[in-house]
Parts: sequence; structure tokens; C-alpha cells
Amino acid sequence: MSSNGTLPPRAHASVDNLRTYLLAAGAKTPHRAAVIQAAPGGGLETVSWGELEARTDRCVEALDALGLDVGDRVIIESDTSAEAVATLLACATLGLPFVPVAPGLPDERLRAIIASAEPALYLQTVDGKRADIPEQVGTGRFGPEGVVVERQPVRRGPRRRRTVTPVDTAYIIFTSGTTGRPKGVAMSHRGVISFLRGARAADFLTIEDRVAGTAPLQFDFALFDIGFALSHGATLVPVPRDRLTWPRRLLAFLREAEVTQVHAVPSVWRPVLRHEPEMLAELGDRGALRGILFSGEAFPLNELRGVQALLPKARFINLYGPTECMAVSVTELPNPLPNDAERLSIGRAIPGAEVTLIGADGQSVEEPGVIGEIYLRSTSLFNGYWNDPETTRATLVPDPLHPRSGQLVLKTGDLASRGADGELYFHGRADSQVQIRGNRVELGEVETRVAAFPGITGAVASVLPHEEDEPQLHVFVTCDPGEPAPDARKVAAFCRTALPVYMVPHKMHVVDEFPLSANGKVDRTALRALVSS
Ligand SMILES: Nc1ncnc2c1ncn2[C@@H]1O[C@H](COS(=O)(=O)NC(=O)C[C@H](N)c2cccc(Br)c2)[C@@H](O)[C@H]1O
Repeated sequence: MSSNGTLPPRAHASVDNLRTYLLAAGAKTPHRAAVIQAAPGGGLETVSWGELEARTDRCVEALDALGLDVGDRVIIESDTSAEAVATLLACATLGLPFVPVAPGLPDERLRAIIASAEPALYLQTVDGKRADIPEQVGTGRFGPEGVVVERQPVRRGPRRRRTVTPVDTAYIIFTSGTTGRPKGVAMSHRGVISFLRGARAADFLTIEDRVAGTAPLQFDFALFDIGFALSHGATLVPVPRDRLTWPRRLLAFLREAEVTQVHAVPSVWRPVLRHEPEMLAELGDRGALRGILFSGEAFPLNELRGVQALLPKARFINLYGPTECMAVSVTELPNPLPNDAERLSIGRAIPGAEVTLIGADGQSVEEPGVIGEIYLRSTSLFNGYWNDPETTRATLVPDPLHPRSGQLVLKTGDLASRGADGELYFHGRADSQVQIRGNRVELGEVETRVAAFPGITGAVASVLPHEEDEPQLHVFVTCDPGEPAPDARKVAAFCRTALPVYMVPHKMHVVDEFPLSANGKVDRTALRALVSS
């Protein structure tokens, strides 16, 4: 009993809460595997649904004893694992927003997140290496046995909340805001669950599936992998980070764990295509692999075609959307893609959500092929940016179709057009739209064309400022290891036959591989720095 004689606040079983929603599917089959993961001593270990719930409740008891109140933040530093899932579900049970971070996060980044989120508690795994957590934050470690608190959190007065509601914040994802100050995306239980419910319409998973997740825990892709797998009663198979760096090790792990679905950003497949195509084909041919889900950035068409050719029987899902709404759409792509496909469909919003394209004139775009900015109406919209009402107001805006209604919609900053059948096609970020000689350049189109040149395996286009002249279009390319470097003039001529002159790259740079961000997306800023240095 807490100080004022009432029960500590908890999510009632009938109420939308991440814990209730993610454990529900396994409640009837407590002996089935909820998580299959690399065992500390090598090989694999299985954590059943019954064991996952027992671990979650052990964590709840330990956290409950600290007297924290609904809304007090808990940082969880870990890779995805059964222990991490139990700990974040325990936080959800008590209404403690968790802030997931991966072990590789630089110290100063963690300090910035702590300064912004002012967490009550910082938890890392039993073998975590992090030290020097600021004094005002409680610390502890978690493992298969539950949570052990090392430094008590500073009590912030009596509990004032009596229960945990669906609109309470489930987690805060800190993304690298353009200003360098971390931007905390606060997502509610209702938001996450409404997206996961809508995503089930894709009918992509069954309880027999083993879903490999490859995203770091600070990326909402990882939270989606956990949510999508567990809400279907399927088995989550977290891929250890050190397995991601070498294709052979990654594919061996997928084979050993008999994985049926792989969720990954497109860049995960680049080294696999380059070094171990046959091994990937085997996973689809004689192995269990039957589904690929990707998100985070457009999958380069030539690379997607390469993966599809090696997995002719697999289903491919393109998941698009910003963290501020978990995502917008879940679209199954044809395998193989039609030969004349020039860009990937991002389909249509999940059931229960609706996209409106808004043109430069602020009116809704109705004609096919015309580009507008994606505005999203949905119950999966985030609660706001942590401690930043101004940026929140610029992102959760009055419905442009009915400004007086009080309804808010998400202004995504992404551009799209609709095909004849109403499906959406992604045209990049509004803030990265570039003009050359007054013409809008579609970087994706430039990249697709350059990557089609014989011997070029990848292309990333970027407009770089030029001191005395106007901005110039550069393209960074990776090449077939066995082929001679392509002649820039021939590549330009190849582009000239298919693209308007202002979209023909002015300069080509050959790189060994594309630098990646912490979330595994191509790091365009790092590429641009190669030139200005
Ligand atoms: N499928 C695509 N084609 C093209 N461009 C994409 C795609 N998915 C994103 N993007 C771009 O990435 C931006 C968003 O970046 S983000 O906020 O870091 N979040 C992400 O990437 C992750 C994303 N929320 C996600 C991923 C998996 C599951 C869930 Br549930 C949610 C979008 O606004 C788009 O510009």
C-alpha cells in the first residue's frame, strides 16, 4: 500500500496498455516461445510467454517498491532481448515512460537525453558498461532474474496519480533533431496500440512465425518488431548487434534460429547482396525465410530487385512513416517488382488512419501524379515533443480541411503523390527538396538512374553548395568489386538519355561503401562531408 492507503497505480487489465496488449496473445499458450535469443554461452535460448510474464511481474514488484509515480521516466539501455522486453513492459504496467537507448550511445548524447528527460531511474543490463550516471538519477541493472536497484531514485513527493490511462506516455524516443538538441517523441499507449492493430490488416504474420528484429532499441523500428511479433503471438528473435556486421554471421544466425521473417532497414541487405547472395537464396529455398519487412528509407530499386531475385517465394512489405505516428502505411509489394517500376509504392494509410496530401497552396491535392505534403489523421499520433510545445504545435497542426474543428493532424514533412489507383508514392522530404536552376530535383530518380549503370551497385545523390556558382548535383557511387571504376562522362551521358538536364550529376564520387547513421540509414551528412573536406 502506498502512503495514502490506496493501491499503487497500475494499468487495469481491460485498459489499452502496452503490457496488456503485448502479453495478451501468449496468455493462452504460456509454454510457446515468446522470445528466442542468443544465449550468453553461445547457442540459443528460449523464453516462453509464461516466463516473459513472470519476469515482467518480478520487474514490476522491484520498480513498484521505489515509490515512483505515473509519468516518472526510466531510461533502459540495452539491446533488444527478453530481459529488455520484460523491463519495458514492467514500466508500461506502472505508467513509467521508458526511454530506450542502445549500448553504443555516446556518453554526451546520453547526458543530453538525461538533461532533457530528467529520468527518475537509469537501468542497464547486468553486464552493461555505462558509468558516471549523474547523481540525481537512480541507477540499477536488470537481467533474467529481474531488476536490482543500485542507487535509489530521489523521491519526488507523494504519488498523485491513481491509475495508468491509454493516453499516458508509454515511451519517449529521442531522435537527433536538426538543431542538434535531442528531440523527444512522446508516444502514448493508445498511439502504439492503434498502429499495431492497424498493421495487422496486412495479415503478414501467424503465431508460427519467428520474427528477426535488427534495429537498435532507441529506434522505434525495434519497438515495432517487439510489438508486431508479440501482438500476433509470434516469436521475437532479436539479432545480436555483432551478427549484423558480417553477412555470413547474420545469415548463419537466421538459419540457426529458423527465422521466417526479417525486419530490417534496406542497408542491412547491401553487404549480404554483395558478399553472400547464395547463402541468402538458400535461406529462402531450403530454409524457413518467407518474409522481408523494411522501413526507414526508400529501398534502392536495384538492391530490392536483387533481394527479390534471391527470394522468389518471399513476401515483401514496405513500412513507411515517421516516429511521430509510429508509421503510416504497411504495403505489400509485388515480388518481383514490375520491370518498369520507377519508385516504390508506400500504399495507403493503415485502417483507422487517413492521409491527405496538401499542396503548396495549402489546399488538398486531388489529382493523381501531383505532389503534396503528407498530413496524417490517426489515433497513433504522438503526444508531443518532450518539453517542446512550440515544435509540437508546428507538427500537430489544425486539420487543414476543417481548421475550426479542433482536430489535430500530423504534418509529416514528407512529400508524396497518388497513383491512378490511389496508392501513395514517396517523393522525399519537403525540407530536402532541392532546386537546381529553379527546377525541383528528385534525388531518388537520379539515384535510381545512376544505380542502373552497369558496374554501379549503389548511388546516393546530394546537392552541394558551390562558392561562386549555384548549388551542384553530386552523386556518390559504390561499384562492383570486380569491375573497373565507371567513367563519369559515360555515367552522365547515360543519365542525359533519361533525365532532364538539371538532374544529370555534375560530379561523381566513388566510395567503398555508404556511411550509416546509428539507426542504419544512409548517412547523407557524412557523405557530403567527404566532399567539403
Ligand atoms: N518505407 C519508407 N520509404 C521511404 N522513406 C521512409 C520510409 N520509412 C521511413 N521513411 C523516411 O524516414 C522518416 C521517418 O524517420 S524516423 O522518424 O526516423 N522513423 C523511422 O524511420 C522508423 C519508422 N517510424 C518505423 C519503422 C518501422 C516500424 C515503425 Br512502427 C516505424 C519518414 O518521415 C520518411 O522520410
